[in-house]
Amino acid sequence: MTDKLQPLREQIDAIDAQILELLSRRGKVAQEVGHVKAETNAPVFRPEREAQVLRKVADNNPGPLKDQDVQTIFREIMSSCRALEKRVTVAYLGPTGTFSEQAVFQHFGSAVEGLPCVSIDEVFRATEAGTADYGVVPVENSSEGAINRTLDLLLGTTAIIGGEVSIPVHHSLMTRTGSMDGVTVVCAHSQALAQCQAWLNLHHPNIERRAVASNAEAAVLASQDPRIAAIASEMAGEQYKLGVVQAHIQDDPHNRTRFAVIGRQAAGPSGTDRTSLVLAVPNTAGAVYKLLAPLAVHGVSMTRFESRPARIGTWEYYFYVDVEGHQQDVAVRRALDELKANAAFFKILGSYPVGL
Ligand SMILES: O=C(O)C(=O)C[C@]1(C(=O)O)C=C[C@@H](O)C=C1
Repeated sequence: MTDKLQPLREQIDAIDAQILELLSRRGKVAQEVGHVKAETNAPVFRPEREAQVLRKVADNNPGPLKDQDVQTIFREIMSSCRALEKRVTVAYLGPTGTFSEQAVFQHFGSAVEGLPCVSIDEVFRATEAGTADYGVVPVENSSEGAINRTLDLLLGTTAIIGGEVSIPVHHSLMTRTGSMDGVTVVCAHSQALAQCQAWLNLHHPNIERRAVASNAEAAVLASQDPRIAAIASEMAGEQYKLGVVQAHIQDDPHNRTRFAVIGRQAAGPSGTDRTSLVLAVPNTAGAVYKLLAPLAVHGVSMTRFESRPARIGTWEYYFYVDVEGHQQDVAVRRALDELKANAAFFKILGSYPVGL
């Protein structure tokens, strides 16, 4: 076997040397880009450029590596090159080990500074104030729907949505010992408890369910008390040294959460973009229908429509609308101008590359 392996490994060594040489050259060019940007105080992170690079990599991928895998590699390459220009700080709903943290790495790669925050409100504050360059906040879950706190905060924030990232959300039931002996309480974030309710009803109908601030906090509690089980990601379980009682207990095996990336700079057009906005109309018959008509007129597709009761003031509902395209695209621009003219409230939350 060694006889056959040896020449193949020599080939791999020679290829690795070339990869390393190319990575080094790429890093040096990124440093030059960094100097050019520094002269004009331009932002280091360019989501539209990164999205284009990742799409091109998938389009040109000759195989045998999977598109998704080469994209992961290139995301890391860009993350490291970006860090040579500046290591960006990204706020997220902590503590470490949450799905929000996973979303941060999925979007920015691992060469970033994570800033765990105690609440979604805090993520917005850190981003607005500049304590963090960007924030990652959950927007919707495929089983449970909208994350209302995020929608409410988007209404009043000065931050702009500059990206989206969607990750699979798999929950595991975990304890210190890996067994349910002596366990009296299951702790998790309320969303996670809701996403696992059918499974819990079937397997542990009599154990108390307690909502806590995050799944990672549940993991911390379980690591300190053998009577507590946590529902959290296996990543959080590993971090807090928990044993898995049962993996993948979420009721929907395809459960996903979509996050928005917020920041202080707008993303430019990448070619495949989405625009998020919030609207309100006076409460009259057919008002919503009339309001949205310009989208159809200009051939702009709506990909999401969500309503939230207005908690203060004159209007009954705010409508959170996502449309295909960038606000700089002519058709989108025209449709939005007409929407704005007819709306009692109108705010563009941001245009950004469609997530991979
Ligand atoms: O093209 C740029 O503006 C770069 O800074 C280079 C680069 C890259 O490594 O490809 C790095 C960071 C940006 O977010 C986009 C791309």
